Amino acid sequence: MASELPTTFDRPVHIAVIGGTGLSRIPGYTPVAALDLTTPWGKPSSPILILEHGGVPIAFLSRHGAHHEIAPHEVPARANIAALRSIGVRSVIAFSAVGSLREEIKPMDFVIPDQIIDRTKGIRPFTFFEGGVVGHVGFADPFDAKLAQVVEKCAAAMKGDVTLHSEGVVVCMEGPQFSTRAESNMYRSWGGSVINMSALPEAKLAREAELAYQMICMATDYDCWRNTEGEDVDVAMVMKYMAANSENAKHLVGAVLDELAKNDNTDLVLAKHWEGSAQGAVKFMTKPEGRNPEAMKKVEFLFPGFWNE
Ligand SMILES: CSC[C@H]1O[C@H](OP(=O)(O)O)[C@H](O)[C@@H]1O
Ligand SMILES: Nc1ncnc2[nH]cnc12
Repeated sequence: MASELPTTFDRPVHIAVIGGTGLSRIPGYTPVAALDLTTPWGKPSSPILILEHGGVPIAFLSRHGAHHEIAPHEVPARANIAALRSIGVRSVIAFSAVGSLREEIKPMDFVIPDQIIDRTKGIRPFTFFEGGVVGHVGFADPFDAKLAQVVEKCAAAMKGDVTLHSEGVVVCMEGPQFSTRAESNMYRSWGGSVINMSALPEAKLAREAELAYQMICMATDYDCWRNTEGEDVDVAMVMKYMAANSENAKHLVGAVLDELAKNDNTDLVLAKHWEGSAQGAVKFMTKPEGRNPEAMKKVEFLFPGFWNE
């Protein structure tokens, strides 16, 4: 379908939804354009679809590709975030299918995480600032508390016996294999609430790109810590719960987009509270004589006019 759509869109798009496993589209939304973009970090996972929600354009990007052909460690996260920023996106709602590490987080429940434990192995490119331009952004709170508040306010939009948990620690593992039972128990002892393979480096790159970024996790399994016959996570289990849950994802995202469209939230959507944070982190680190022009050009793609100000 993407190939029959216009490949340009003439208005800035400030809000993006990133869809993950089992959510390569949002049910009920018809794309009006499909943008095939290239960035200095390559092409994004899939064409960026533009959807309309109540007259507001929304970008939708399928993290694992249109047909789930990209493994978690292969997701071109830098291209994804840079491409979204280049079309005007400043706020990102990112969905993720997760394993639950807590009894009270039942499959089908949603979690708005506020912390991450990094268990990736350093094999994924994880920064925009390298190769002759150094930057260190703050990451103490890896998600956006203001966006999280908006999502929490929309809990009532969900149907059925599901809970929206308003906080949680997401353990981001490397994968693509699932965890061992010993690892699963260790993550529980560390205070992990849920586990996925996708929160990083996406959240780090969003912070470097000065975007407001909030992940919404949808529990699909209890990983393997419960040690119950037939209950260890597998792909069929994840897909079954995701199919059952995609309607709720649609209800929740619809309510969140309604809320973000309100005038009161204009500054939040434009991520004014993150504006300039990377500038401070980059500009004063590498002295002009040490900066690599190629690396500077890449930063310029993210932040046009960066070096002139
Ligand atoms: C198919 S289970 C593992 C897979 O599911 C999650 O994907 P996403 O976060 O994109 O929804 C998890 O992170 C793994 O990539
Ligand atoms: N148990 C699990 N571990 C890692 N990623 C997941 N995504 C969904 N369930 C998962």
